[in-house]
Amino acid sequence: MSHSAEPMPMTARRSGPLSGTANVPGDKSISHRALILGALSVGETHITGLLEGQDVLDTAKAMQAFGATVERLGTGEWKVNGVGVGGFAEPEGVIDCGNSGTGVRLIMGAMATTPISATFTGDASLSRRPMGRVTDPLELFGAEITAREGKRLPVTIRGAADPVPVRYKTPVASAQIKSAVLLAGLNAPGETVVIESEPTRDHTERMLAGFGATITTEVTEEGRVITLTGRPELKPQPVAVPRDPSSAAFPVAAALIVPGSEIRVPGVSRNPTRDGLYVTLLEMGADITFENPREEGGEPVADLLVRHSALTGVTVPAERAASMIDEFPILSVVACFAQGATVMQGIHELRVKESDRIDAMAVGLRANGAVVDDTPDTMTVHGQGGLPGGASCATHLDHRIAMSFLVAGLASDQAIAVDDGSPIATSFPDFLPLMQGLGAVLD
Ligand SMILES: O=C(O)C1=C[C@@H](OP(=O)(O)O)[C@@H](O)[C@H](O)C1
Ligand SMILES: C=C(OP(=O)(O)O)C(=O)O
Repeated sequence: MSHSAEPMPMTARRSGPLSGTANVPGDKSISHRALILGALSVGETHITGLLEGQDVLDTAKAMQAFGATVERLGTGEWKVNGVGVGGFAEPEGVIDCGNSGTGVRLIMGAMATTPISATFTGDASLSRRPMGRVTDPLELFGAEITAREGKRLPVTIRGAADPVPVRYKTPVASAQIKSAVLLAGLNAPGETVVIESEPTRDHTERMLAGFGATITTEVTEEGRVITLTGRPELKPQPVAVPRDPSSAAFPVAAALIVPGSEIRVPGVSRNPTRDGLYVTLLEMGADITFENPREEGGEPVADLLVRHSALTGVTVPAERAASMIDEFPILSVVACFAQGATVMQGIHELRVKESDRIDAMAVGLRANGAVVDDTPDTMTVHGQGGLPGGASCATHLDHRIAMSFLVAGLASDQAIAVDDGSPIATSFPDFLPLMQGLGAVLD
């Protein structure tokens, strides 16, 4: 669904100590993949803990449009009756992926080797984002693709009738490119190979293996070489979606910067390919304990205990960027409350997310009294152990920008407002009540 809601201004004010338990929603990346692999399996996939954010709901609708039966059984509990690899039907209407880069790029991959046509659109934010990074490799399989100028949405794909397998080295570290190629490879004969020089989130590989595909990952001099054998019969699996470390980042950051806070965030995924923010926060001196480590639904998870902390700025090396790619906006907020410079390196990909996240954060933080430098590929926040606040920030249809500034306002001297909090519903629909439940002064 394209973003059509009225802008929703929101304001965060300096709050007393945060306390209690933050039950953050299910992981967005895993939720998309559970629906897509469920739709490509023969039989019924049962999903619990699914994120019911707009991005994922748009993927559920798309899977129905391609012929799968998708049904909501209760909160976070869904079942998908799939059509099998190569079984997608041609959708009647346009596939509107709303705000979701993951949704549109993975679904394009999943249909590109089936002889059907589909047209993809999205909201104003998604329509600005580059799609050539996915359509280029999909053409190598034999798909015919037309796009708007600059390889932007709308994109129309005529899937390959006679697909050939592909060996593809991703030009940027991107799990969405990797996943699109692997999903296309499912319906190509022989072996499809993706090579990535930097490791990115590996949920697609884990879940494909769980659904019975033959997939291997080898670490070589070139990087990670992932090999998928095409045309498997995917077998439905129960999927228990762990809680999203990218969503957990917001209450965790709030507890770290609001004096006197102590909160718990149970059942958060600790997949090493998603763990960069937590590694960084510990280096900064954050008081975070990872309790009860265990495995749930094929992913490592733990319960987080987080206390307000005195923090010091650090340098985040470029090679860590992929493992915390969505967490730089909230890290830049935490960095304002640390002493000294936090330098974020190798983060050019932030410029092509839902917004230019380097620019959105630098502009909004400066308006609120922070000292921030940015280059095409880096951002440096000169932490002063606090933030004056007092300004309103533009969110540019970007959920993570909205939540980051609202968290900042819970600990800044003056209130911080955002022009539009409605995009938060794409990934964290219960953000407002959850944060209010911890004691955040937010409306
Ligand atoms: O594969 C995924 O689920 C995602 C991959 C990342 O994007 P890129 O692949 O563009 O880095 C990330 O930013 C996005 O939120 C989710
Ligand atoms: C970049 C993000 O998502 P997507 O690419 O799926 O729009 C995100 O959730 O921060």
